[in-house]
Amino acid sequence: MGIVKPLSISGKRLSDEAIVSAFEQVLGEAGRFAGATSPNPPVGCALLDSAGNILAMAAHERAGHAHAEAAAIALARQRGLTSRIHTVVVTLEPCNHHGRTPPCTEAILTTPAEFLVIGCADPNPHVAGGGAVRLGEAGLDVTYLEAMIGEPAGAAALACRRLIAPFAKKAATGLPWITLKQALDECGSMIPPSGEKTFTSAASLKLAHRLRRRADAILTGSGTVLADNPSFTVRHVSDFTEKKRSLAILDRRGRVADSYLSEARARGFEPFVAQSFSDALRQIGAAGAQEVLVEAGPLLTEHILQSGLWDAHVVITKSAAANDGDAVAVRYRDEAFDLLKNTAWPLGDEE
Ligand SMILES: NC(=O)C1=CN([C@@H]2O[C@H](COP(=O)(O)OP(=O)(O)OC[C@H]3O[C@@H](n4cnc5c(N)ncnc54)[C@H](OP(=O)(O)O)[C@@H]3O)[C@@H](O)[C@H]2O)C=CC1
Ligand SMILES: Nc1c(N[C@@H]2O[C@H](COP(=O)(O)O)[C@@H](O)[C@H]2O)[nH]c(=O)[nH]c1=O
Ligand SMILES: [Zn+2]
Repeated sequence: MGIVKPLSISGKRLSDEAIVSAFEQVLGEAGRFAGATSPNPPVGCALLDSAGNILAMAAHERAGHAHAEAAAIALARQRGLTSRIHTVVVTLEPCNHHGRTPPCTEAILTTPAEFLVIGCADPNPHVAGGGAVRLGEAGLDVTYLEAMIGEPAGAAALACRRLIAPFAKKAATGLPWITLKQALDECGSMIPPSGEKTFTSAASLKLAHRLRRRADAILTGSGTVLADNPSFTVRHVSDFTEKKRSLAILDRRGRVADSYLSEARARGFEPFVAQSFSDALRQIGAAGAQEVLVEAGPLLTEHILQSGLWDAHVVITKSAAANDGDAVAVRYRDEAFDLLKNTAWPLGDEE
């Protein structure tokens, strides 16, 4: 990816600290909508003045709604601050094509912005490179965050890539991002006490439901359905309105009753039975999903871990001491993302 030489810049670049701090805020804003924007990626944008103050900040909230750049520019306009826009900070390269909305490159060119800092290039093969080159040719000073020196800029660049990892995987392979969640008791068992479906703490259940919220599909096995009659709904945190998820059930022996499927439909799911994990993934991907949450019992969980076809593995272990919190461990297939596990677990912490 090239950095394009600006034609005529009159102002001075902001400090790296101001840029990274804007990225940290904008990543938080965009992360709130991870799971709501499918089939689009979550994106955040901030508009800064020449002193590094954020004039306006916005995220892409849903496919068909304004892109982050257009939304931030509209906000600055509403506040009467457009003339002070000096630097545009955006987690993903601005689009340069007419999709459901007009190109963000053109919206940026209606502002006096002289500098653009991009969190990561657009992995969509149809638009890659287009937005950065267009804005560079139009005279903006265009920088990629990963070209900036220093650990904080590197961490922010990685967080921008992590934010769109499900979108990038889907664009590259047609398959959704797979998060495998596993709850273990004090003895390392996944099996709940008799009469119960879950055994982890209230905080861990919130985490589990945040994982559900961002997923476009839930995948489970017949053993879990028969044992638990699970609802798989988002209840411990608020859900995105109008979001409909697929529910894939691996059930080669056909043990799951039709009544479970119709009850799942009544809860808002699009349920289906699959014969293999790869068939289920293909069907989920074809339905447009970017992210799948696996909530299965030990048999299927082990099969998926062995297959290597997972992207993030979340293990929640119940504490032996009554008042201690559960331990949460997250590992990624892409080891680079592991660096983020304690700093930017991209779930948002809102209820
Ligand atoms: N602690 C936790 O995080 C969770 C715990 N659980 C608990 O797990 C228990 C159920 O365990 P389990 O029976 O293992 O449940 P699973 O959800 O793993 O379902 C297993 C069934 O999935 C089907 N399946 C289809 N393809 C595969 C494959 N490639 N590999 C393995 N299975 C496949 C099999 O049925 P078939 O041969 O007919 O295809 C198999 O019997 C319950 O007690 C439940 O409460 C459940 C979910 C999460
Ligand atoms: N046992 C266990 C989990 N198990 C998963 O949650 C399902 C029940 O979901 P629901 O019917 O919506 O409450 C259950 O069938 C299994 O898939 N999850 C957790 O966060 N912690 C836990 O301790
Ligand atoms: Zn755009």
